[in-house]
Amino acid sequence: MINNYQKDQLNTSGFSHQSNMNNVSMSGAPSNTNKDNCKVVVRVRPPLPREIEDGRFISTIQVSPDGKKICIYEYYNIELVEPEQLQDYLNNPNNYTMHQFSFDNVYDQDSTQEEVYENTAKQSVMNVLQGFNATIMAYGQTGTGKTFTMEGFKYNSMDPQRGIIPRSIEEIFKYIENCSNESTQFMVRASYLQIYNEVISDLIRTDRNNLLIREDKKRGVFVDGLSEWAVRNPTEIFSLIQRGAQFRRTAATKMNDVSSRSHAVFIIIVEQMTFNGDEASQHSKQIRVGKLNLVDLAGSERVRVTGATGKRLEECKKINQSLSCLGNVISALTDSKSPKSHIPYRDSKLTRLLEDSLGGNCKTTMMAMISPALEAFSEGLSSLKFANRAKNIKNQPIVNEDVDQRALLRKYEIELKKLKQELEERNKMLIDKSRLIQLEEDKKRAELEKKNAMAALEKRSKEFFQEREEKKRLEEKIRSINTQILVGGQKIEDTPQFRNALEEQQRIIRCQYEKRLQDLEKEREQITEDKAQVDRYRQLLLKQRDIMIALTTRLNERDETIIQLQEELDAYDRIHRETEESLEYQIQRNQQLENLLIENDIQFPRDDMSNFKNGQYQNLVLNQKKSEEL
Ligand SMILES: Nc1ncnc2c1ncn2[C@@H]1O[C@H](COP(=O)(O)OP(=O)(O)OP(=O)(O)O)[C@@H](O)[C@H]1O
Repeated sequence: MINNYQKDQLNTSGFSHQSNMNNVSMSGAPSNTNKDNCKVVVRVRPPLPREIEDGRFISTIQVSPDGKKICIYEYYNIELVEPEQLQDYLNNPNNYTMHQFSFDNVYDQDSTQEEVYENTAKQSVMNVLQGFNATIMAYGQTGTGKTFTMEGFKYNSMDPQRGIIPRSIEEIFKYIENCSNESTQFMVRASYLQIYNEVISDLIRTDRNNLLIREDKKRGVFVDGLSEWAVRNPTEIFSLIQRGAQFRRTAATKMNDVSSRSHAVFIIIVEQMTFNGDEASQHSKQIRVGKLNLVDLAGSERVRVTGATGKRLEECKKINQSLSCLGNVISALTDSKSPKSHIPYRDSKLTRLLEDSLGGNCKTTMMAMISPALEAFSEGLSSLKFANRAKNIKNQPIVNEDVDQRALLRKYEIELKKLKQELEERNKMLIDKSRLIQLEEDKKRAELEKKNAMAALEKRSKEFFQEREEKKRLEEKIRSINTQILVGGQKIEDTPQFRNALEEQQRIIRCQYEKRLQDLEKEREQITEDKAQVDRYRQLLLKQRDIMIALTTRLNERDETIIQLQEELDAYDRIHRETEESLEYQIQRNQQLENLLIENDIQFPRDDMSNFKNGQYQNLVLNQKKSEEL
């Protein structure tokens, strides 16, 4: 019988196999109930040049034409078959067992990055834009294409090989750009971390190492101290990824030239705030916060195959250990007999970090990567079994509405309002200050004017006295001349003409003199009035200056109070952090105690373990020792 899936058969070297349905081991279809919340897909990578170069490549994988089923062939003793008998061997159904699995999608070796994104990852991105948490996780043996699928080669929007991460970012910003609702605001933040040898590090702020995972009722599980970067366009976010990728642990191994030695998680948080009508009211704003975790796990390895030694061996052990913890969590979650309270999330940093994605508030997509090569059969089968189990994970995703007002967008809005108010106040003060300077200048000008007026008055008075003296001198001179002139035998001063002329002359001079006096008096009054005005003005300025000084003092006092409050807040944060660390330590210690009790076969009430104090434990151990001695 010709294999059902012959169309998709991976047959690079010309060897092919026929299927015998009697040999098929079947695994169930994905459960419909949980369909949208937990999706599982498989991607088969094409054979690599090193796998086909000797011309003996044999594929163990077949994908059904509808892209929903995958078969993996288990050949018996194929390594003993001579090359010339290989085709006959493959055609004989008695030589193999076919393991068949079905998933939400199975991508064969010809699938493109675009197909994988459009049919699988895009939905997660859309969920995030609706306010859900979503995780896309690439799992599989080393060198099966996890990094290729998640990242691709370049972050260039024209490169068809770009993977899920760049495409998701482009999708998010495209959505924001096309959002026609003008009353919706967005904020996009990104973080990038790695777990290497069970140590969590920030891949962007590389000075932040050994970060702790914390949990809080409102935020769920989060990495304390992980930097978050507000980004405004894909270019900004790509430069963050490129920066982080430089610091990700990679190494050349026998199986992969650039093998990721750490689990990497790229996190994108999208907050959107929509105003409904009345902009002033907080209640009229709807805030949604979606979080996308893009997880590129380190690949599992068989030390025997990869030949790892030294540092690589240590890394390999840690990678395998954390992946086995992931397997345990999935087993516990999908085992109907296992109680939900005993899911071993805390056994590794990876499972603790992904707690929400595994059975919590998240829409999760698990992508299992498979190599078609014969040498990778057992890892391929175990990845498919792992993926098959993951189909039964039950998540409970909810739209994250910002009911407790934690969203950064809302915080920024409030902060912005406060800053605007403060700016206004400061502006007002600046205006007051410039008014003060203006007043000072006015005062100076008034004082100068007063000084000028006084000088003018003095000058006028001097002129007045000089003129009076001059007039006296002139009268005296006239009199002396008159005494010497005689008219018709009479002294001229005794003639009536002279007297008339003299009187007329005296009248004119008197008039001029009186007018001059009046003018001077007016000028004097004006100057006195100006002086009084300047004095009043000066008093007013002094008062205003005092008010400004008092205001500045109050402002300085307020600044000091703010600094003091900030210090108190910092101290409170420090204490809070220390308390949480000590709690974490206590929990670990309790766990150790519990293990010790189990090892010593001591019965204890499990629910009380959290209350189990050091003293009580030591008493128990002492009692145990005593009873052993007896
Ligand atoms: N679908 C694919 N098409 C073309 N090449 C691929 C595909 N998948 C993987 N490759 C190639 O296979 C090699 C290994 O891929 P990749 O580094 O992504 O594997 P990995 O699973 O991330 O490995 P590790 O766990 O060691 O980091 C790379 O050279 C990659 O380009």
